Amino acid sequence: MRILVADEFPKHHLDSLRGLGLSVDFRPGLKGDALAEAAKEASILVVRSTEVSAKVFEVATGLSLVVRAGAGVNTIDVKAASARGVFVANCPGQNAIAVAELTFGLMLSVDRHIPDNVAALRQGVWNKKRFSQAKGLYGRTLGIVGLGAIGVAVAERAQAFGMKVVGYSRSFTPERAKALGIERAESLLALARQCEVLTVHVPATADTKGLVSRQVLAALPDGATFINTSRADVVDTEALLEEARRGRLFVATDVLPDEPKGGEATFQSELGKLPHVYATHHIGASTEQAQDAIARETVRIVDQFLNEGVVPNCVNVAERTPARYQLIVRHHDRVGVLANVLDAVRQAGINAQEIENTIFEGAHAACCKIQLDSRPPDEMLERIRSRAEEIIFVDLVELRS
Ligand SMILES: NC(=O)c1ccc[n+]([C@@H]2O[C@H](COP(=O)([O-])OP(=O)(O)OC[C@H]3O[C@@H](n4cnc5c(N)ncnc54)[C@H](O)[C@@H]3O)[C@@H](O)[C@H]2O)c1
Ligand SMILES: O=C(O)CC[C@@H](O)C(=O)O
Repeated sequence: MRILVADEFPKHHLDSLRGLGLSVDFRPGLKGDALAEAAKEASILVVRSTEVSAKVFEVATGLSLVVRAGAGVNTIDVKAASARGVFVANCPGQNAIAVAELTFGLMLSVDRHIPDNVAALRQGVWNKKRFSQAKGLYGRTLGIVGLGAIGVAVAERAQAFGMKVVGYSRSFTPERAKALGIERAESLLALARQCEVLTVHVPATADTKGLVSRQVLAALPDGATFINTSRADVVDTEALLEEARRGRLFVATDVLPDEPKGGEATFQSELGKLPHVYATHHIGASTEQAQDAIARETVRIVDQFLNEGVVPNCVNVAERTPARYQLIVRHHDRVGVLANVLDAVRQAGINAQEIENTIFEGAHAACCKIQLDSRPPDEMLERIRSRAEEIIFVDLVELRS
């Protein structure tokens, strides 16, 4: 079986993939049509930020699994993968510490103007007067949007810095806030109004597009810092550009609109050039530690897929199928028994959704659970029961809606 690794990946973990018996096609930098073409030969595809478009799923019909060697899956056309029955998995949490560390690097850089400080000295300028204007982080209020793996890692570090931490996140309960030792804001606007630094850690989804809106940015106090290490899309980019141009806010961002997907490119960023903006090259996950953890998780996913038939961290399996009923058939473990059961289901004109067949010790008997999208007629159940030499017991349960 062939695996295509289309981005940088630590060498010794490529060896681990080979150790699983895979033929490894390591081609970092593949993009667009070339990626689709190369994927035709592969059963498994591993990518970092490389875009996996619908075209890849259209032409690479042998593809069974795409692993996003990272957290955000917005670079993969997950809908197209689902339409073709291709599993998509990611590596959640594995690069959270690296992103939290960069968030603090950016926060300290803004407070102490470290990049400008360094640049001035490189140009032969000594300006202790200008660069002595810092507020310090201790006792300041940090607002965190999105309390998942990264948001929590940022909160822990902020507490060590003696900051007051307030969070806003989906399904963020008072109990969870208490357990984390932070305050909970009722709304994003309420959060923005009270914080001197606002940092965002949500995924790019239809729900989060423009979540940090013009109104939210306007609610930040004058001189506040806004940090984005998640995705450019989660912020109203026009409003952010306007605020940064006016110099009312200081912006630190690791993600930029239309940023290049690969390693090296010519790229002009309007936002990145402004004096009140420190922008980095989407390097949040780029530490050896994080890449090692991500690669290890990728190998684990591939291993489980190959050897146990399960896909850890799968992001595109239906949470709920249209199934309304479950047919339970305990049967003798013999050739053709399941085919006969499924034939009865087919004759009843019913669509089988998920099927699970469990074999009992000794391999004499098995229990098959078949989820059905509508209630089968009694005759169908009778038809299955009537094969007494094959069937032990048949039952039908209605699934909770
Ligand atoms: N800069 C980088 O290199 C880098 C690296 C890793 C991750 N990221 C980005 O950071 C994102 C977050 O990563 P994570 O590992 O913390 O993910 P996560 O899934 O652990 O956490 C995301 C959090 O956002 C919350 N959330 C989702 N939708 C929301 C909404 N509409 N309103 C409020 N809260 C919402 C979720 O409840 C969850 O708590 C990733 O999806 C990715 O886009 C960037
Ligand atoms: O792989 C990278 O460099 C970026 C990954 C990051 O954006 C993620 O979502 O995990």
